[in-house]
Order: sequence, then C-alpha cells, then structure tokens
Amino acid sequence: MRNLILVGPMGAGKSTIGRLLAKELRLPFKDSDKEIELRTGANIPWIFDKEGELGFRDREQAMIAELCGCDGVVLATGGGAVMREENRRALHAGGRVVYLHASVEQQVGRTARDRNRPLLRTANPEKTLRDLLALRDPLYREIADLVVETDERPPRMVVLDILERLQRLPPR
Ligand SMILES: Nc1ncnc2c1ncn2[C@@H]1O[C@H](COP(=O)(O)OP(=O)(O)O)[C@@H](O)[C@H]1O
Ligand SMILES: O=C(O)C1=C[C@@H](OP(=O)(O)O)[C@@H](O)[C@H](O)C1
Ligand SMILES: [Mg+2]
Repeated sequence: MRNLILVGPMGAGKSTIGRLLAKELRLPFKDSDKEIELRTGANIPWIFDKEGELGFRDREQAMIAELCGCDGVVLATGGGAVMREENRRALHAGGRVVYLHASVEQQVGRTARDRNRPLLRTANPEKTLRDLLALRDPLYREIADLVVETDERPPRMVVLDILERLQRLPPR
C-alpha cells in the first residue's frame, strides 16, 4: 500500500500521531491542513472567514487529491475530509487508512485551548463535536483498514499499536 493515512475527528490526534508515525517509519509527513496553509499563506480560520466552509472544502479536496497521489508518505487529514465522496474514494485508493477514534469527552478536552478550529467557535462545542461525530463516524469506518482507540492512551502507545496492527493486516 502506498501511503499511510489518518482520519478521525478533531482532537483524535491525527496531526500529532501522524508526525510520530512518520518519524518512526522514516517517511515524510504531510498534514493536509498545514499544506493548505503553506500553499495559501493563510491559516485555516482566515480561509473559513474569507471563503466560507465551502471555499475551504474545495481547497481541501484539491489537496487530498494531490497528497493521495504521493508514494510513501504519512498523511494526516482534517476531520471533515471524509464528508465528500470524492475524498473518501481518493483516501481509500491512496493507501492504508487508519481511523483514530476518540470519545467526544476526550475531543473536548484536547481541543478546548486551541482557537484554530473555526467549526468549534459555537456556544456549545461539546454538542458540535457530538453532532459531527454522529454524522462522520460511519464515513470514517467506511474507508478504514484499522480503527484505533486513542482514549486514555498517550500518543506513543497509539503509535506502537498502529505499527503492530499494520503488520498483521491482510493484503487488500
Ligand atoms: N493520545 C493522546 N492523548 C492525549 N493528548 C493527545 C493525544 N493525541 C493528541 N493529543 C493532544 O490533543 C491535541 C489535539 O491533537 P491533534 O494532533 O491536533 O489532533 P487532530 O489533528 O486529530 O485534530 C494536541 O494538543 C495533542 O497534543
Ligand atoms: O472537522 C473538521 O471539519 C475540521 C477539522 C480540522 O482539522 P483537525 O481534524 O486536524 O482538527 C480542520 O481541517 C478544519 O478546522 C475543519
Ligand atoms: Mg490536525
């Protein structure tokens, strides 16, 4: 399989664990959101403000298509990447897909201090995360080769679990 791709909700740890996995595997690491920021020179909240969510999703779709065409990279996606069917197809075809699962309670704790997620600027971020997870969880599962629990486990332990379970996956 060409790439190793992380999907899952905000605060699951895709960016953190992707970086550690890439280091461990000595592969390049790409974070779709970071690549969009590098390419545009703007941060994610600014893009949402100026272009709306639709503008961001179009940029995200183009970036996912490009990054899924790479060979031998670890790729962290944004939590909403699975919302578009075109992205799900590209991600599934682009390599092994790992769904990093986190409970809503853990997501709340891990995202509370970070102002960089425009979708969580709501009166009740916990409800927002719960509603998004209800909608997206089946989509993460639809394309995942592995579902990995991240609740109450430090990133290093999640990384070791992924590496061990990847070895035991049958070929697709
Ligand atoms: N397994 C974990 N246990 C505790 N904290 C974590 C874990 N994974 C990530 N974090 C922390 O949660 C926050 C969000 O992680 P991040 O990698 O940005 O998530 P994502 O990219 O999935 O939104 C960061 O502060 C990170 O250090
Ligand atoms: O869930 C989402 O729709 C989003 C998740 C974010 O990435 P992380 O999942 O890395 O926080 C980022 O792409 C954007 O703010 C939208
Ligand atoms: Mg991230």
